[in-house]
Amino acid sequence: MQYNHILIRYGEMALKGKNKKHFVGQLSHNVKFKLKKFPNIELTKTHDRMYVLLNGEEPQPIIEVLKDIFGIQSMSLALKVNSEEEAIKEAALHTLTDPAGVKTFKISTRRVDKQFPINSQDMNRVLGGHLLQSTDGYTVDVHQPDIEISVEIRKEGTYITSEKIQGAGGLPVGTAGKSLLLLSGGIDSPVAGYLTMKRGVEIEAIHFHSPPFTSERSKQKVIDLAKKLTRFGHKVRLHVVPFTALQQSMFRQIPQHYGMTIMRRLMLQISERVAEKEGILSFTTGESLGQVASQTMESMHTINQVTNYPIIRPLVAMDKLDIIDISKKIDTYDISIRPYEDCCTVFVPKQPKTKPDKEKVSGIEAQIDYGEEFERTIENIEVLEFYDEEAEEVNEFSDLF
Ligand SMILES: Nc1ncnc2c1ncn2[C@@H]1O[C@H](COP(=O)(O)OP(=O)(O)OP(=O)(O)O)[C@@H](O)[C@H]1O
Repeated sequence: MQYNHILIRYGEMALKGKNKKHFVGQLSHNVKFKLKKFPNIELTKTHDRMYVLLNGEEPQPIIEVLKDIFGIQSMSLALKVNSEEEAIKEAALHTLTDPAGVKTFKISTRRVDKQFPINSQDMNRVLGGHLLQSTDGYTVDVHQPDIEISVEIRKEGTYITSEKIQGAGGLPVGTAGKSLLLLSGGIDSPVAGYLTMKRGVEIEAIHFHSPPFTSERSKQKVIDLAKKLTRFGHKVRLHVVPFTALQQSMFRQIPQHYGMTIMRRLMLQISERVAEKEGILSFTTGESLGQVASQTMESMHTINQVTNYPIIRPLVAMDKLDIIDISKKIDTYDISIRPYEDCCTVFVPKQPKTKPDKEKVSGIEAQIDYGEEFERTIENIEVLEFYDEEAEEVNEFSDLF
């Protein structure tokens, strides 16, 4: 007997009342997209489970892909047999004798099909007795078993599973709108993007690039980070803003120590224009309280003032070491530590204001004349689009503006 299915459990989305149909639909869409490279499989869904019929495909590579899909709480290899007592007994025996090092077991039956003649409790006893009779050296332990054999009796068949494999948790990407991720080349913003996606949010990214002060390699770093994030979502579009001329114009016209604050405000103003055009309703940043001058409470307050868009800051209360752990787990750390400069660091003054006064900042900004540079910058935003790691890449200049 061989495992012929992977059973997928939804977890927290199961609680989402009326929206559930929408959540399950989106999850099924995301699973289908990610499993496209396994042509033989078939996918079916119910309100609380999804089943991948393997049709001869190796299960392990499929499980590895499923582990990255938000909305999946756990999964298990499953045997599907006819809902008949003898067939279920045989399959349960198979799951017990398969893994090494197992001495104790527990059977948990869930009789979804109430037409099935034996109730869940009795079925636990029937199956437990059968396994004890047919094997040597196993005992039942209902409190701390080495293996829990789950039996789900449904009309269309019975699924027997043993080991539970942990899924990514969270909510399916695409169920909670879209956010524009301010993506630098650093460690934090890709992690912020990942955590936002985990709450079901689709991500587009925006990066401010200042050639020749920031190199092609620093842009490549951001492209590589955006591509990494496609692992957790359908696709990621990256808006690359040619920021140099606008930054230079700004720095010529303001007191240096306000540069960091006003530059950040400018970044949000440009981001807002992109968000408006793309129908995006929020921003996400990798800011965390107190890490650097721009991230004091006063600074955040003053920078925030230029936009009414909500700013999602998933890292705001996290420790750096925890952020680094996540960046290693999602495979962005090695890219983020490549030693290339960011537009914010090449232009930033040595002693930025850590408590910028918002009235003063607005006053200085009112005096700046960018000429046509602001609109020109927006017109020249480059849009790159990435689908998963190995999928196609479209590279074009934005015709949105
Ligand atoms: N060049 C850039 N393009 C787009 N967003 C940026 C850029 N530089 C900074 N940001 C945004 O501002 C946030 C704060 O940046 P800052 O450099 O102050 O802090 P950080 O903790 O080093 O962040 P990171 O590790 O993400 O670079 C970043 O997390 C990112 O969201």
